[in-house]
Amino acid sequence: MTINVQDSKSLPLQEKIVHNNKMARAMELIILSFLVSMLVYRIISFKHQNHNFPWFLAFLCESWFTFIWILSMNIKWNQSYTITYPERLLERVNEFEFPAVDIFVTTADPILEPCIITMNTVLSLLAIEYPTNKLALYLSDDACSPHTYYSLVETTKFAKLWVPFCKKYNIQVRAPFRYFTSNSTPLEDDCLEFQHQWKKMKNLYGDLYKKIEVAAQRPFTCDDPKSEFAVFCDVNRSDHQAIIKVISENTDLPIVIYISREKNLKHHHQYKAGAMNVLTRVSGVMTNAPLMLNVDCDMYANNPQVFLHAMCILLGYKNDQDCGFVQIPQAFHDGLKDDPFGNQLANYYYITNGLGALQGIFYMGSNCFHRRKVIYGLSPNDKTKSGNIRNEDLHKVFGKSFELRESAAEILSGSNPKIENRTSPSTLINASIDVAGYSYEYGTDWGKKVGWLYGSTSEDVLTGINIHGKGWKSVMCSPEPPAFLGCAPSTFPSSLIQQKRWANGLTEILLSDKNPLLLTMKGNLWFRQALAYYWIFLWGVRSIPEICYAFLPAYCIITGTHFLPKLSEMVFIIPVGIFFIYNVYVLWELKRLGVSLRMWWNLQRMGRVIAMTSWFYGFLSVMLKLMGLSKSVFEVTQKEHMSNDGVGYHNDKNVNRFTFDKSPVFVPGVVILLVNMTALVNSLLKLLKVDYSEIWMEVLGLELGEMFCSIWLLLCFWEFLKGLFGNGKHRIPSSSIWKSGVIALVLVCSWKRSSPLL
Ligand SMILES: O=c1ccn([C@@H]2O[C@H](COP(=O)(O)OP(=O)(O)O[C@H]3O[C@H](CO)[C@@H](O)[C@H](O)[C@H]3O)[C@@H](O)[C@H]2O)c(=O)[nH]1
Ligand SMILES: [Mn+2]
Repeated sequence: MTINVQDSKSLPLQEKIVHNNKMARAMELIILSFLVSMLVYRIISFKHQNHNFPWFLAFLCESWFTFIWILSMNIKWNQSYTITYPERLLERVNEFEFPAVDIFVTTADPILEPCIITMNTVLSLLAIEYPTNKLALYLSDDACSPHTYYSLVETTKFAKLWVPFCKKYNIQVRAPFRYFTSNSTPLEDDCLEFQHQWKKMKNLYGDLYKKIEVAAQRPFTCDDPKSEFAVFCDVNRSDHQAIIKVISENTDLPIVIYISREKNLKHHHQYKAGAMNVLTRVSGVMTNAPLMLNVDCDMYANNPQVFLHAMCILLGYKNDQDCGFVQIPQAFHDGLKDDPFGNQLANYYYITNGLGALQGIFYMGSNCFHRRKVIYGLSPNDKTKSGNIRNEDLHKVFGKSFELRESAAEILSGSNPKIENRTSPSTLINASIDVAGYSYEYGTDWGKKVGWLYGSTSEDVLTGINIHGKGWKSVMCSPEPPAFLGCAPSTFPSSLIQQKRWANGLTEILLSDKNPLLLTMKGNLWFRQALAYYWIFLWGVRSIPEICYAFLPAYCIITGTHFLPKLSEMVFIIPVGIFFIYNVYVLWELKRLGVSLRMWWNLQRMGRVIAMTSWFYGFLSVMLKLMGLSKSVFEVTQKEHMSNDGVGYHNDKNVNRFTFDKSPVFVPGVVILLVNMTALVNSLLKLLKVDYSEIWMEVLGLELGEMFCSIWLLLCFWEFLKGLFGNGKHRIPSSSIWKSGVIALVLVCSWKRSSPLL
């Protein structure tokens, strides 16, 4: 598929820029040396400690933190990113040479993911700058909802006007709900024709919005057995036949296809990964583009040039090996100010640029261009597949469908299918329904070796590591303006649920056969990339030392022991140094991204809260699964609701405030809070008892370091403290408070009884 565009005289289509990273490295090394000194000190002084339990536990936790620090240094050590030149691409490559792209959008629930959001995603993609005849958009609906289908039909009608409008006036934001916000009214000096068209489009979008809203509020009725909606009559969303409908073909629009895969109660549908595999197969049968882009329903294309940018990378390397997939980062629109819930991922900037200098960015589940041959399991050095591929082999890997095997053979042999010779999708409905069946994958490699891999609720990272394991590299492409915008979970509970799902999925991969070290030894995963994968796979496990460490200060205060050196000892400088330099380092990192002080604080405290609540539950649920006590589920997060006119979102003044629900995920947070509060009360009482004639000696002998840690934790869990006394949804449910209270009481009492001082 590679087109020879790298003419020796011509300028490159993409360039890798390397950052100078000396200052950050110096700070990281200083922190590392402090961490190591602390460990050495703990070893040397272990004999002299009367209370060796907290001392030993602290040593274990700090060894772990040092290990994690080394993992993160490994990722960030070199920093680089790739820039792209779409103008050069347009000069050099003819439109008809551009490869075809199949676009996949997934949605799973019209209530949690309101149709109008999904439809804006669809519209922004249909209006992308790229030869229309090379594009096909497939919407996978896991809810099998007639409303979604209806919305897609209406949206396609609207798109027939919307797309030419965007292209004619070179509109920048092509998701109408963002375009028609109040501050985008045409200027007086815009030409009259444009002003007129603008008003017309705005009204038409308003109509579309109303139709979708009204339909969503009315229950679906099965009056007319002949209507195109009749197939949705009495369907059970978890048990129904496959529904595939070609909504548009042979027009100025990309092909638009609706898919609801077959489901059966006895068969595990594998959540998003299952949906992606059906999309891959159906598109293989229908259009078989060599490239595939997948976008979650809560993202939209914000930069109409994004396909051209991606092509600079996909066509710009001499070897396909240098780019197995192109990941476009996700940015967030209308992100809450200062990121109160710590879910806008600003702090991952240096991680992603660090990966850019290794084997490449992780696959992050959305906004990613994949080569179909890579998803079909090809390795970079698999030249042998060209020529004759044995039919039995194809059968074993891809399943029984003749059409799919034919199309897969075409992809694997590297021949670039001609779109002029393509059969029209509507004649291939039966073949497609066949590959969308729940039993199609039995006895094939789908989900095991080809397609999106099963076995983790973070199917994206799992699929990505498998690709890197074969030796492919990946590239992150971040054009300006940001190419894809989405919404981060907008409430505290939903962002904890998202983190829990990630930690759960990442721990699952850690225990699977896609273990990074194995892939380095047996496959082609780079060693440093493997370490980078450990950094992310250990999220769930990290909750354990975090929680132990958070209990240590309280334990010491309550039992009158120490885990930190006393203020009177010189070595006290080490923990103080770590605390101080680390915080300065993070603040400095974030400042360079233009982040406010307030946001630094939010990120740092949410870092602790997420690790001790969501990650802990993610880890716990994998352990329960191992014992056969539970199953992993993919909990879809609630997407925001649109305001009344379908433009922008509801403006709730209280969005920044923390809310709570009955989920057990809050319990560890409350326990940590209560235990530390008890400890602080304890130490206040001690302070009152100090003999003030010998004040300094006494105070210095107290657990000042431990007290400071306790206060710091109290500040990190401040929102939980407010949640104890809040009202309505701002209050932690009494049942959770009671449970946490009992756990905290049991802990404190048992510590008191075991106290060495009694
Ligand atoms: O059974 C399912 C469940 C989910 N989805 C879709 O998966 C996408 C992601 O779901 P969402 O609730 O938005 O989860 P996020 O936490 O926002 O998703 C992130 O994390 C997921 C892995 O946990 C990745 O798959 C996503 O791409 C990544 O954006 C959405 O389009 C859903 O419609 C399905 O199609 N079928
Ligand atoms: Mn999402």
